[in-house]
Formats: sequence, structure tokens, C-alpha cells
Amino acid sequence: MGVLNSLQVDLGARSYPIEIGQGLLDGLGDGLKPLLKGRQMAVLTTETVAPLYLERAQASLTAAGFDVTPIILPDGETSKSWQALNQVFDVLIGARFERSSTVVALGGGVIGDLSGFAAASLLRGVNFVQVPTTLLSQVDSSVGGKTGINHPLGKNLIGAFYQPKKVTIDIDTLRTLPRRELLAGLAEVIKYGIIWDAELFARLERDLDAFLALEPTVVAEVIHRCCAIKAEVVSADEREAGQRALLNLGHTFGHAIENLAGYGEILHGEAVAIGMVMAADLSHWLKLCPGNDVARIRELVERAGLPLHAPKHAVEAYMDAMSRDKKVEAGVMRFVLMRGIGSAMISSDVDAAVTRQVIEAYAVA
Ligand SMILES: NC(=O)c1ccc[n+]([C@@H]2O[C@H](COP(=O)([O-])OP(=O)(O)OC[C@H]3O[C@@H](n4cnc5c(N)ncnc54)[C@H](O)[C@@H]3O)[C@@H](O)[C@H]2O)c1
Ligand SMILES: O=C(O)C(=O)C[C@@H](O)[C@H](O)[C@H](O)COP(=O)(O)O
Ligand SMILES: [Zn+2]
Repeated sequence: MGVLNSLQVDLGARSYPIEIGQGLLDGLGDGLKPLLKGRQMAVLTTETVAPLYLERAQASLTAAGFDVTPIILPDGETSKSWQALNQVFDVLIGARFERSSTVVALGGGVIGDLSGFAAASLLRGVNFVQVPTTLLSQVDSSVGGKTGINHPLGKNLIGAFYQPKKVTIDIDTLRTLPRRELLAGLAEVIKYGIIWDAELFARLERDLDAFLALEPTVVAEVIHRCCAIKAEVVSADEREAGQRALLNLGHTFGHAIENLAGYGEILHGEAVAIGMVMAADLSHWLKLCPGNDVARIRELVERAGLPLHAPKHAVEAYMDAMSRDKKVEAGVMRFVLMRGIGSAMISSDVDAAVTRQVIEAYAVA
């Protein structure tokens, strides 16, 4: 029990700690007290997470002297919307939030992205804390400060870069996570192996069963490695002027898949899994990535129980959705491609005809 691993995201005055461990929800309040001046706090969470973890989190925060207002939102991607954001603002403004007040995100990436954007915008910025409870949010969305909401025309098109004051990762919360959500989070874990760390990829190939059985040492080590990679990338390029875009592997295809499926039908991690396999194949067709690495990626994604194919829509519908990707520059799409497992690159030199061929091959489900 307690903190198993910790690390720091180095961003000068906006640096912050990440703690990974077991039973950390019970120490949440004591851990935040030294970091926050104000005592006023809102805890944003979902209808599913509230009955599981809100009482414990709230008890710990209250015992540490925080005055907590809970805000419970519907589950799912639809909460990354203007309506949900306005609902949150109504409560926070009604409760007379001040600049020293704090928004705590207790939940998955949806709650994290929405809460972070609310914290960034209210009074031009109040304190923000991440308490991620899904695998995806523990390895990815709680770190790095991308916050925002969706637009009907595209994922995350409205938002801000806004860093939390702290990230507290209690791996025990994964025990209640539905298996489909656990697997969706695994897609972003596999992503780190592909873009950055061949050893992590090989470990996933080896330890997949132990990880999915939630063996605590394996889970804590893998989450720590993912957070360390993200911290390194974000510290060097907070606002995605360069290498941060590598974290977007599979997302150009993936976000288009989510958009065309109607947000929520296909989970973000599932869309990223399909998108990564498409990006691997695209890299192979462009003679960048050896076929053997594409095969290993496809095999791991398949063994992890993640989908390999996207829903069938017109190729031009995919191209249109992809054209709104945030990596587009001067109207030209930029893709994250791979040279092989552990090494990725960004390229604007991708023939649209080849991209269409890849879509045709994969958008068949
Ligand atoms: N900001 C970033 O850097 C970043 C990175 C990756 C993904 N994202 C975003 O994150 C979102 C996806 O996040 P997600 O995969 O966490 O999904 P999610 O937030 O929708 O959570 C999945 C479901 O699990 C429930 N849940 C959460 N914790 C639980 C627990 N411990 N036990 C039982 N149920 C639990 C939630 O209520 C929800 O119904 C997408 O919107 C994606 O765009 C953002
Ligand atoms: O942190 C990043 O940078 C990422 O790209 C992480 C992604 O996993 C995440 O889905 C992110 O929200 C996508 O960002 P976007 O800028 O493409 O919306
Ligand atoms: Zn993602």
C-alpha cells in the first residue's frame, strides 16, 4: 500500500509530481494540502465513478480541510461538450469559485479533459488536479495538459493546454474498470512502445497476461514507464511544436474513426488501436517500416483483444474528417509514421492515394 513510484513533469514554474500507488485515494487530501492555498474545491466525476470512489475521495479531502462540492456528470464522450461544460460553470460560478479554488478530476479521460478545460477557462485559470481512474487516463490523458471538448466536426477541436498541480494515480481503481475500458487503455500503452521504447513493447508481448490480470508490480511499473515517456516528451515540447506530435500516433485515423462512428460507439483507445495498425501499414507501404514490425504490432493489438478494422464509410468521408486533424499545416496532412518498433517520425510527405488505399483496406467492418 502507499506510493509505489513517483516522478516529476519538468515544466519550470508549472512542474508537477505524479504519484503512482495503491490506496492513494485515502491520502488524497493530505497530499494536496501543501500544494493548494485555497480550501474551496469541486470534484468532477461520473455517474459510474461516483458510487465507487467519490465518498472515499471526499472524506479524505474534507478531513484535510477542503470544502468540497461534488459535480456528477453522465458517463461517456457526450460529456466532452459545451452543454456539460456550461453545467460545470453554472455550479462553479454559483458556488463563488475564486482563483485559489481547485477543480479535481476524478475519473477517466473524459472527466479529465472536461475538468481541465473548465479549470483553464474559469476566471482565466483556477487550480487543477488529476485523479485518473481508467488505465487510459493513468498512462496518458492525466499527464501533459491537453484539455478540451469535442465538436461535431472533430475530436478535441476546442481546448487549451493547461497543466495540473498534481496527478495521483491509485492503481487499485483499475479493479472495477470494465475489461473493454482496460483494453482501450492498453492501446495507448502499446503506442508508447511503438513510438519510443522497443523494450516496453517487448515487455508487453511477454507480460500481457500478468498486466491484464492487474498484477500490481507489473501494472505500477508499466504505468510509471508510460508516464515517464510522456513527461519526457511534454517537458521538451509542451505545446506540440515538434516531437510531442509523436504521441498522436494512430490518432489521425483514430479521431476520424471516432467522429464517423458518432462519439462513444467506438472507444478512443479502440480507435487508436485501429489507427496505429493503419499507420504501421502506411509506414510499410511507404517503405519506412519492416513488415515484421507491422506483423508484431498487429499481433499484439489482436492478442490484447482490440479491434483491427474500422467501420465501413466512404473513403472520402474519412479523408474529410482527417483533414480537420490539428496536425494539418497549410492544408497538408501530417502523419505520425514509424521506422520500426521504438522509433517514430512525423511526415507531411504522404501520397493521398496511398492513404486512401490504407483506408480502403481497413474501413471494412
Ligand atoms: N488529454 C489527453 O492527453 C488525452 C489522452 C488520451 C485520451 N484523451 C481523451 O480521453 C477520453 C477517453 O478516456 P477514457 O478511456 O478514460 O474514457 P472515459 O473517461 O469515458 O471512461 C471510461 C468509462 O469508465 C468509467 N470509469 C472510470 N473509471 C472507472 C473505474 N475505476 N471503475 C469503473 N468504471 C470507471 C467512466 O465513468 C466511463 O464510463 C477521450 O475523450 C480521449 O479523447 C485525452
Ligand atoms: O498528449 C498528447 O499530445 C497526445 O496526443 C495524447 C493522445 O493520446 C490524446 O488522445 C490527445 O488528446 C490527442 O490530442 P489531439 O491534439 O490530437 O486532440
Ligand atoms: Zn489518445
